[in-house]
Amino acid sequence: MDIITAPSYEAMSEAAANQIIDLVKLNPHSVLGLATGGTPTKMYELLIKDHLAHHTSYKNVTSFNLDEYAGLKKDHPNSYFSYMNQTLFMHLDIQQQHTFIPNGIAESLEKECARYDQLLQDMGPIDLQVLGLGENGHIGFNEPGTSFESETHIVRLTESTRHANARFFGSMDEVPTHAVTMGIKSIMKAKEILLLVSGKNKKNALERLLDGPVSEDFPASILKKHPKVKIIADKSAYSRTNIIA
Ligand SMILES: N[C@@H]1[C@@H](O)[C@H](O)[C@@H](COP(=O)(O)O)O[C@@H]1O
Repeated sequence: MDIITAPSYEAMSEAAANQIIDLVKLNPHSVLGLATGGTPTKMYELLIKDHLAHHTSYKNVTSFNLDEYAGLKKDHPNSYFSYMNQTLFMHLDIQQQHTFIPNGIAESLEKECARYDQLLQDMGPIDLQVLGLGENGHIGFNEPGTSFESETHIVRLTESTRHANARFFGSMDEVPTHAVTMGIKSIMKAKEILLLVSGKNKKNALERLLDGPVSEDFPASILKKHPKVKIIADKSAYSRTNIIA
């Protein structure tokens, strides 16, 4: 794993956006794995800015999102479907039929998981997977204890994850209890992984990732086994090195 520290959230986002832009320019048919949450929002803003200024095109790009809440309609303001459309897709020339997000309101979530795995198999592998880091080490919605062999599956969210995400909802009661997420095995199939870590509340998780053992108790630790992982952390999340992005 390579780790780069950026002096600020903005600099971290810029380094991440540049990596995506370079990849898409090099291979206009790239398959991107995308994350939601607070961490990548600035990176998405910078992709839009670049698209408007320099016309980087996404019309042949395919994207797969990591996860979706179970039970939220697509047009619910807190669904990851809404997040992705508003934060990124509607501002780019990406084709909607090339953007994939698990359907959290499928009649059978089990069948939805199988469908998503099939799509990943048919259109993958993902060239670059962007990840955020949960305070408890989750990646996607793979909570502690998830098998490293997992593919897309339904998860019961931990109270700590629901609590961390409650800031996007009116109250804790509104935060869904379950989600559909790409599994650890699916994430590890990506050719390259970019993990973004921002803010002091991620400091402990990042230290545990770097110093701790590879264990299903801490899902992100599996990234140590991936051949091509870059971590970009801002200064508040990590201050050990002074390599600047
Ligand atoms: N399911 C999402 C993840 O995909 C995200 O990477 C992580 C960190 O979120 P944030 O960036 O808001 O801290 O937790 C959320 O629960």
